[in-house]
Amino acid sequence: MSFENVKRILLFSGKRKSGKDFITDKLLIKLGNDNAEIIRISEPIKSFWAKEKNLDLTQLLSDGAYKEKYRKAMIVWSDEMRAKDYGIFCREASKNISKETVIVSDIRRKTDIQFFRETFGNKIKLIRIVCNDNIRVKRGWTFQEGVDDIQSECDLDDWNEWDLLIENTGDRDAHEILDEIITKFIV
Ligand SMILES: Nc1ncnc2c1ncn2[C@@H]1O[C@H](COP(=O)(O)OP(=O)(O)OP(=O)(O)O)[C@@H](O)[C@H]1O
Repeated sequence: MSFENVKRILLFSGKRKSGKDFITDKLLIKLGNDNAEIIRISEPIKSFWAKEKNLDLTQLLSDGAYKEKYRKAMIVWSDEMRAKDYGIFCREASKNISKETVIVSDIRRKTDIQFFRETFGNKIKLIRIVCNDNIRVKRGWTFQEGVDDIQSECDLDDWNEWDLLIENTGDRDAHEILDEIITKFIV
């Protein structure tokens, strides 16, 4: 696979309900499907899991109770797979990328960054979405043992080499946030 057309890969990270999907979905709309695409590292995990357990993939991919029900089990299983090959899901998720701007909406681990850096070098840009816990609770987050206190949620908490930090508390207009991303990385 050749990735010649790909000019930049925007890697988004953030705690649960910080707004990763909210921001990246809007960014894709603004950039347009001809110029950009979203990939999710969780997608190949969910596809495999849905097939293996005979579950509805669409519900697993959407935001809601179904996803939450299987989240813990998927984390445990995917960690076992990653222990053998840290890039397994990143590689699968990115194998068909072709647009100028690729948006990865869910990086969670230092090894995710390692994979993209080793594969795409300085095309990668690292973006962390931050949001306080009160707002996350208002968006439906509740602390869950075995989900919020483990590597998949915390591994990037001490990462400090972000190219851009975004406060997404809801006080800021989403267009302002998108403009900041576009000005910094795209125009
Ligand atoms: N700036 C914002 N203004 C209004 N609503 C927002 C904003 N950011 C996020 N939300 C809402 O908060 C909820 C959680 O956001 P989102 O699903 O994007 O979080 P996430 O980081 O992708 O979470 P998860 O890791 O659980 O998938 C959604 O209902 C979303 O619409």
